[in-house]
Amino acid sequence: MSANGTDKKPPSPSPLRFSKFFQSNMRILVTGGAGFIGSHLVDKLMENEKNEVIVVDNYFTGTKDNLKKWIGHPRFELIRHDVTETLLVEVDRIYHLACPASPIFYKYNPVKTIKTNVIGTLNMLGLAKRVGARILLTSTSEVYGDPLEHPQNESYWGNVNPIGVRSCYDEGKRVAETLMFDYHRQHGIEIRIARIFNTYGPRMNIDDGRVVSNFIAQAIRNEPLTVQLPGTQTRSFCYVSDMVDGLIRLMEGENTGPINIGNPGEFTMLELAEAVKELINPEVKISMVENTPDDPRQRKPDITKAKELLGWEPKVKLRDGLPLMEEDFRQRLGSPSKN
Ligand SMILES: NC(=O)c1ccc[n+]([C@@H]2O[C@H](COP(=O)([O-])OP(=O)(O)OC[C@H]3O[C@@H](n4cnc5c(N)ncnc54)[C@H](O)[C@@H]3O)[C@@H](O)[C@H]2O)c1
Ligand SMILES: O=c1ccn([C@@H]2O[C@H](COP(=O)(O)OP(=O)(O)O[C@H]3OC[C@@H](O)[C@H](O)[C@H]3O)[C@@H](O)[C@H]2O)c(=O)[nH]1
Repeated sequence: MSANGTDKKPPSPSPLRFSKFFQSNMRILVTGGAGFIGSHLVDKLMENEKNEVIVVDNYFTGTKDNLKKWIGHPRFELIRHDVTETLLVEVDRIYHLACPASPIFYKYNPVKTIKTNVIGTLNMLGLAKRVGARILLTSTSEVYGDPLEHPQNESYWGNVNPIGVRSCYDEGKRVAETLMFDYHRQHGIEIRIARIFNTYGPRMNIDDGRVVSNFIAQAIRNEPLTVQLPGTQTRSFCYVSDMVDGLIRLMEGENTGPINIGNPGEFTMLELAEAVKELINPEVKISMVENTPDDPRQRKPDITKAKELLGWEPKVKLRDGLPLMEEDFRQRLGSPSKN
């Protein structure tokens, strides 16, 4: 009788492990990898020849176009899959990004947004447990809701409306964080939680609805920049290359988080509109429009933890990042470059 109480021998590792063909590559799953941040993360991970990357995405807000340079690459696989269904793949790392991020998309089918955050995260944690992978969740500054502390540090518990139109996303992410810590405490899963603050850059959906992509598309089309009232609400915008750098440092570091990853440079929406006007189209008009319910009035990360624990801080200032996004938007909008 064997130690596990049966006559059966425990399963032995695949013979490939001991063969001369074995490669000690890191196999990395990126859920939501066809989206904005996910596809930039994939680009960075693929630069390392020791990495194999598997993307799963249901293409709700992402597109294969974002990954076209990797399709057919021997270290890359793309799977159409919805994370609310179970998934079996042998991986060492899981970057769990799958979730619509723009308010217009996450409010479009709120029940599905909750399922993605709760069932999707449960499924990815189940996978991490089964294969012994380390898992990183891309949580959000929205867990702080309409914050009463400013700037927000990770010990702040937030001010979130549990029954509002944004709750499917912000409460969904809060439950996802809870699940991460419960799997960590109960099953010893290695977890990492990033609280991402507003991120912008090339490949954002043109009609994404988020403020930076809206203003840049409007400026290029010479349509009024729609500043939602009162215009004095603030956000802090992080360029996507800085974000990807922070996520990889968090994954490969020793701290579970949660850790804020964002750029502390804080702007009112009117200031953002003025910057886009100046940098992209000085002729464009600014128009004040109605806001949506529960819009947070202020948001700015305290990034002390990221600096100390990850040695990370953002490098790209807003005024340098906006022009980096313009050319990509001009190409996709078929609007000739200024140069
Ligand atoms: N961009 C930001 O400012 C920001 C801020 C905070 C947190 N985040 C988080 O970062 C992650 C990526 O955000 P993004 O800006 O790249 O958004 P995005 O919408 O461009 O990407 C999300 C991706 O997830 C996919 N997806 C959605 N639901 C899915 C499901 N059920 N199954 C499989 N795939 C699914 C989408 O098709 C898309 O490719 C999200 O988890 C988001 O909550 C983003
Ligand atoms: O056209 C617009 C769009 C938005 N806005 C304003 O710009 C601010 C930012 O709005 P966005 O829709 O870009 O993003 P929000 O900050 O509300 O939410 C974001 O927060 C962090 C992430 O989790 C998500 O990417 C997203 O939910 C809001 O105050 C909004 O009222 C405008 O003034 N004009």
